[in-house]
Amino acid sequence: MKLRGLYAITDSELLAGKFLSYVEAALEGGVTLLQYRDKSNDEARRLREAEALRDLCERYKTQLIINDDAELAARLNVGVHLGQTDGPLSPTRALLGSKAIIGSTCHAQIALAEQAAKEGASYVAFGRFFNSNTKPGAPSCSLDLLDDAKRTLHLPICAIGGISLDNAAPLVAHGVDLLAVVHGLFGAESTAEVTRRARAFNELFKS
Ligand SMILES: Cc1ncc(COP(=O)(O)OP(=O)(O)O)c(N)n1
Ligand SMILES: Cc1ncsc1CCOP(=O)(O)O
Ligand SMILES: [Mg+2]
Repeated sequence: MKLRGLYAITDSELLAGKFLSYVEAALEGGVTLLQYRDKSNDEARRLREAEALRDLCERYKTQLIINDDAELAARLNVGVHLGQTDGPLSPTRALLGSKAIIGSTCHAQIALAEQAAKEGASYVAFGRFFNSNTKPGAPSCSLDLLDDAKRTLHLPICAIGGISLDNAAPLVAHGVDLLAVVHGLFGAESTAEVTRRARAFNELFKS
């Protein structure tokens, strides 16, 4: 499966009261990967929501990725995204199997991406590229790094952090395969606008 296009990421606060309707609206517009990102410790709710997303993703033929939690990913038989402090990659690859999608946060460091590639990552994520409402403190990353990354790495490259329809085109022009977006997608006023934005993000990959 080609990892290219929109990578929608959920946010529990932003999506409170409209979680599934907004996610479905995004899937309607086209989503390559959907990440369930919930930083709470409410295990029961996390399981319930992740299961609901898995069912929705199956209907739309979208791949579900769980943020941080390889155990939950294994339980649901879906992919996982791991940051630098979320546990080691190689044992996670062994746990989830060779076909699972495993992503790795590499901030602004090619060396971290090379290491992740060696340990079996399916894609590497760089960012944040712009100011982020969701994670303002994430280390910043410049467009120049993408040119180095394209030269050096042979894995799909994901960009994250403050991405919107107004600033995403240069990222794609610099070779980004996946645009990971929270606020620029789910910050919309209506489900119709979420679908429109998802479609517009996908259009960026067609030119
Ligand atoms: C696609 C993607 N890229 C980066 C991150 C950030 O992961 P991490 O550094 O572990 O931070 P948290 O998201 O866990 O706060 C991500 N989740 N997804
Ligand atoms: C999880 C994460 N990691 C780096 S920036 C970020 C947040 C992305 O959210 P937004 O698209 O709203 O900036
Ligand atoms: Mg994490």
